[in-house]
Amino acid sequence: MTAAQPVDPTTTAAWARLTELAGLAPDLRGWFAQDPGRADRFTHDVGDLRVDLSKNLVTDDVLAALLELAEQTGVAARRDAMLAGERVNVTEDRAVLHTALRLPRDADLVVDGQDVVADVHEVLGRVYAFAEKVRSGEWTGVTGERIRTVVNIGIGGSDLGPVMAYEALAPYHHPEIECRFISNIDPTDAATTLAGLDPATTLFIVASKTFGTLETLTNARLCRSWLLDGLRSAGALGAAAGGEGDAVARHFVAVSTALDKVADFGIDPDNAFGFWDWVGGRYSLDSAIGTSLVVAIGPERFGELLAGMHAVDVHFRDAPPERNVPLQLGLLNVWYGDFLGAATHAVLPYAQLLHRFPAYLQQLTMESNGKGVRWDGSPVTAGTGEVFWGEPGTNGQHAFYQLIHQGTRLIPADFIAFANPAYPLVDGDVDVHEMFLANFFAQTRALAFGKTADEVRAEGTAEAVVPARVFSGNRPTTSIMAPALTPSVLGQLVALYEHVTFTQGVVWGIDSFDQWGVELGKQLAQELTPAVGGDADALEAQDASTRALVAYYREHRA
Ligand SMILES: O=P(O)(O)OC[C@H]1O[C@](O)(CO)[C@@H](O)[C@@H]1O
Repeated sequence: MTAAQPVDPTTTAAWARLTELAGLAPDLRGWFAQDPGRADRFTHDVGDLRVDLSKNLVTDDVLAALLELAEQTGVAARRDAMLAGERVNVTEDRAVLHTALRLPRDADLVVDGQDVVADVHEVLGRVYAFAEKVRSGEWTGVTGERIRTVVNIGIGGSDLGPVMAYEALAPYHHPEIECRFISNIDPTDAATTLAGLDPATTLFIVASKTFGTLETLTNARLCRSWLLDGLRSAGALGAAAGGEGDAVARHFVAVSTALDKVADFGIDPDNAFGFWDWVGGRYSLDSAIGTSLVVAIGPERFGELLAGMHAVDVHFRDAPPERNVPLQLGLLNVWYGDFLGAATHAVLPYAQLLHRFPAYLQQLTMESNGKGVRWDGSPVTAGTGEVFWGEPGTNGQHAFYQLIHQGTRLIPADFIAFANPAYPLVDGDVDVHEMFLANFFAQTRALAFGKTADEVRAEGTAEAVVPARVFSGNRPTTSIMAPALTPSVLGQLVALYEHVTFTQGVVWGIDSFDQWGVELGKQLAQELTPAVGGDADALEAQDASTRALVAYYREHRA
């Protein structure tokens, strides 16, 4: 079965009710003052995450109408279809089963006669065995030296998830192995990432779902040349019994769904880890795409990450709507985007280790929901896919928070913080992490409750400056806290946002698992390459602006 027709959300009774409710002025000060139970009632736990929704611009009525919207657009039914392996990725005619990647070994999921759980754990076992060999030093390069650097070559979902998680879990890294990541086709990326590395102790993981991505294959070839040139000039190529082929076999592994193309590249199929077309690139951190992370943190910790994700999957599947956190967060995003006019959504981790989390979320959310047609091909009927962005606190406070506090645009923000720091440090007798958290609490409070003109005057401010120092408040935030940034908690955060994204997609009737919007640019880049290289006919076929830009490049290149 594929999928039921999408419901037009704007025709539902819930949509009409929400439109009415959107006309009421928000009043977080008043709502908190009149309702001592508000904070409690709007706070929920999911796994180790404490999620406080109370500083959002919602009343009980709004939340009830949002939950009705979910019901009237069939979110639960589609969630169940996804979890059961139905082909909910309609435009690519595929199942969507990233949740199967974190099912425990004794779970049961058979799709099209295939035991998905057995397949997942078979590959996981191979990835774990490989990672253990690298971690223990049993896996050596051609000169017999242990591997000290693992370079992941991938882009999009084959890069952003692994690099985000590698950075986030720094305290769990193997002390003698560093991971680096090459993604951009700008040759600077390969050049600077490889700088200072010793080919004899470097292992490359070519990570590409399709094994057809221009950037990744180009970078993989650059790295192969770098490896072979380096080994040759160090006189080490002779150490490889089979010459270049043996060197590539010892220094290159691959992760892909296209194992035939991996072999064509010259990578030993024994050193390739597969996954399946039902894993979307941006949902693939927990597949073999996470191999670099498994090497860095070890199988046990990676298992904890998977267990954390699974806990949130179970919550999303089983928690009643009134306590279902991903469902409610997704609906809140629809509320802000479609009813209150928000075009963007900030994600502000108060954890330096999550500095790549907003970038990771950008692909997850925007490649998933940045769509103008629904899964039946008809145009969407509401605004979709807000822009996600963010930086770690407190850096953002000294950069763009001004606009969030006093600008004219509504920017809902998720604040994420942990009770325990990864690196506890004190400044004299001040606990620096406590100072950091005080900023987290202060910001969400300031955004919610603001500062009135009378409060500003009471501080003795000159009347002319009072307006500039007023804070309107009613700037919505969600606070997400956990005891510490462990592998499990990171997994929980990732799964949380995956299901938030899914919820929004279903309300809009979008196929959140295709990404046709990246194709045109790729196609035109291929067509343009000869023109950039000097082919006059190819240049002539371009529009006037593109012709002039290419001409500029050709005139100015050294
Ligand atoms: O893993 P691959 O096949 O190299 O694709 C990389 C990325 O390219 C995209 O297909 C498009 O940007 C992403 O969805 C994907 O994560």
